[in-house]
Amino acid sequence: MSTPAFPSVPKRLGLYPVVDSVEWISRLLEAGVRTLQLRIKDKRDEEVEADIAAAIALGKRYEARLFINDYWRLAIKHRAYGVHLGQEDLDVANLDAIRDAGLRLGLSTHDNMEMDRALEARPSYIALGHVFPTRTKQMPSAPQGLTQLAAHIRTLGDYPTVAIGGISIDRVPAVLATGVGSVALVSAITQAPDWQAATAQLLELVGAGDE
Ligand SMILES: Cc1ncc(COP(=O)(O)OP(=O)(O)O)c(N)n1
Ligand SMILES: Cc1ncsc1CCOP(=O)(O)O
Ligand SMILES: [Mg+2]
Repeated sequence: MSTPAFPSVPKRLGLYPVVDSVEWISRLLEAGVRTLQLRIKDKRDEEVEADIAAAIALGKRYEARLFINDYWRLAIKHRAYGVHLGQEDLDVANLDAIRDAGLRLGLSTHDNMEMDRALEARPSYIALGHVFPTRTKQMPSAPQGLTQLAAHIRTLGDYPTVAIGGISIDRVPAVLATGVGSVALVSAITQAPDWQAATAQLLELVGAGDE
């Protein structure tokens, strides 16, 4: 029998900030963001559970698409909209449990091989990165660049896609020109001199995603 698919998401998830606190989640929801991710790294479940639960509750209040990075058990427990996982997580996470609980799944990919592996899981979206050099996360591979990104988007056809890595406001138009459905970013918002102005500009450029 073939692998069942994860629940679908809109093809265009729009602007997709990835942030590390409930405070950021709250600010961005209030600013009109409708797709976002809580990405807290390397803590024990007990240390992050309260924040994850609070972020999920906020996401529901705003009817937003909140993905929880890494902590898939807590995401299931608190009924998140979705989970984002990396390739290494595929070896250990219980994808059946995530799917059976009705959560959406986003998977990271960096090349053709990882895309093939990710597609086997039939996730809700495929993330492609890193597009440009980034200071936010140490990457073992080279940036894929716009040409490679565009080729991957073409291969994926109608699959919902997300681009991530080193995407500044100036680079957004070129990233969107590849046909990608969503632009994920960290520092372009969290390190901006004026995050509200940056978020407003990004929402104008990328949109908040389809319903
Ligand atoms: C939208 C999106 N794309 C890629 C990533 C990276 O996820 P992962 O490979 O699991 O690495 P960490 O974020 O856990 O360091 C992401 N978080 N979001
Ligand atoms: C989490 C993650 N995964 C691939 S690149 C990246 C960091 C993106 O951060 P920035 O938008 O600041 O380059
Ligand atoms: Mg991860």
